[in-house]
Order: sequence, then structure tokens, then C-alpha cells
Amino acid sequence: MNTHNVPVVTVVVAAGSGSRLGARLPKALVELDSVALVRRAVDALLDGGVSEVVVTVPVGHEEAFREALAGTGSRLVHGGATRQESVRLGLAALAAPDDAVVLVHDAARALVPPEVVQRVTSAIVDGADVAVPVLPVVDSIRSVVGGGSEVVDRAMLRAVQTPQGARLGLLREAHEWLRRDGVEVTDDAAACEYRGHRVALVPGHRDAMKITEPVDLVFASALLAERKNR
Ligand SMILES: Nc1ccn([C@@H]2O[C@H](COP(=O)(O)OP(=O)(O)OP(=O)(O)O)[C@@H](O)[C@H]2O)c(=O)n1
Ligand SMILES: C[C@](O)(CO)[C@H](O)COP(=O)(O)O
Repeated sequence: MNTHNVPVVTVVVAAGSGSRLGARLPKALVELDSVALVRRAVDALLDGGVSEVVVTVPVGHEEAFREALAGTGSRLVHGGATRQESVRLGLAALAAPDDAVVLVHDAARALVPPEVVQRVTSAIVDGADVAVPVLPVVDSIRSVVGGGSEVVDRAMLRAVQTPQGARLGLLREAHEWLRRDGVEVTDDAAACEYRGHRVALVPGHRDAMKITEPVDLVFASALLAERKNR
């Protein structure tokens, strides 16, 4: 439920092919325990309090997405050639006012818990320009330099998840600037940072892992089974 006095809206980017997953279908339509990843992602955002949902979809799969999202009130728009382009097209399709909180979420992070959605929303309502959920890095990290490598202090590193939040007007403007300048970034926090905005970090969650390779579906299925015992 949204307890804030501004609308909270979302773009769920689902237009990728999922080449690393290697399924017959676009990745967002692949089912996890009989429910499409995109449906799980949209349901989690609705549980977290969003009121308007735009989903970017690949050309040629509109009907399958419509079926997967039946009853959610989602609007579908075609995505672009990159995630960044899909986000820009999705933002353009939202009807909410510029001061609405917008959350951009990867359909591939299908198991994001609603409390992460709420944390990101609250950070924006409380005044952050941009908010992203993060987790500490658990592996030792090396940076490849010249012919060798060197240790990086992992205490300083965080792995970034979605949803990423901002005010709708601010995020639209950031993406327009990237397009005008021909700059590619990997996420929406970096898009806002390009325009000089400050990024706030909130705690992410292991369940918001990005389903990328076939083994990730096995992990995700195990997480779902474990959730029933929580
Ligand atoms: N042109 C694109 C590319 C990606 N995405 C979305 O961005 C999210 C993160 O991308 P990723 O998980 O890397 O998905 P794919 O690009 O589909 O994967 P791959 O690189 O394995 O092809 C996904 O929900 C994906 O559907 C999108 O909407 N439009
Ligand atoms: C947005 C993201 O999921 C944050 O970790 C990530 O940057 C997407 O990158 P990808 O290369 O499109 O998977």
C-alpha cells in the first residue's frame, strides 16, 4: 500500500531477449513455478504500493505479455534496442505528474520483496534525488591492471539492484540528456548522476537477484520454496 501523498509509478523493463538464459521465449515470459517472471515482478511492485505500471516488451510478443499480465492493469509499450532505450520509452509512456515517484525495475529481478520497493520509495519521498538498493560484495575482488591484477578493498563496494527510484520529471530529463549526448550507462542511478544528482543507497535483498543464466532459475526456485518457510 502507498502511504505517501504522491503517486508511486513504475516502468518494468522486460524487452530484453535473455540471450544468456537461452530460452525459446523472451526472458520475462519464462515461468518460475508456473508464473512468468514479468508477472512476479509486477505483482511485487503492486504489493509495494505502485499505482501505475508501464511494461516495456519486445516486438512480436505483445499477446503473450498481455496474457501474462492479465488483471494487473499494466500498460505495454515496445522497448528499445538497449535497456537504457527501453527505460526512456517506458518513462515517456507514464501519465503521472513530474513530481510522482517513479521506480524503474528489471523484470529479471522477479523476486524483489515488496519491502525493498517501499524502502526505495521512502528514500525519494524523504528527499533523496535517486535511490538504489544495494548489497555488500561477498567475494574477494581483484582489478585487472596492465599484465597483472591487484586487490580491491571490497568493504568499499556494493552490488546494485533494482528498483531504482527518482522523481519522474528528474529521471525523464536525465534520460533525455543521455540520448542527446550519445552516452550509455548501465542503470538509472548512473543516468541521474550524469546530470549531477546524488545517489542514496538503501539495503537491497538477496531475493532481488537478477535471473541471467539458466542456473539462476534453480536458485530462484529454491528461494521461493524457502520463502514458504519464513
Ligand atoms: N533492450 C532491452 C534490454 C533489456 N531490457 C530489460 O532490462 C532488464 C535487465 O537486462 P538483462 O537481465 O541483462 O536482460 P537481457 O538483456 O534480456 O539479457 P541478455 O543480456 O542475457 O540478453 C531485463 O528485465 C530486460 O528485459 C529491456 O527492457 N530492453
Ligand atoms: C540495472 C541493473 O540490473 C543494476 O544492477 C544492471 O545494471 C543491468 O545491467 P545489464 O547489463 O543490463 O544486465
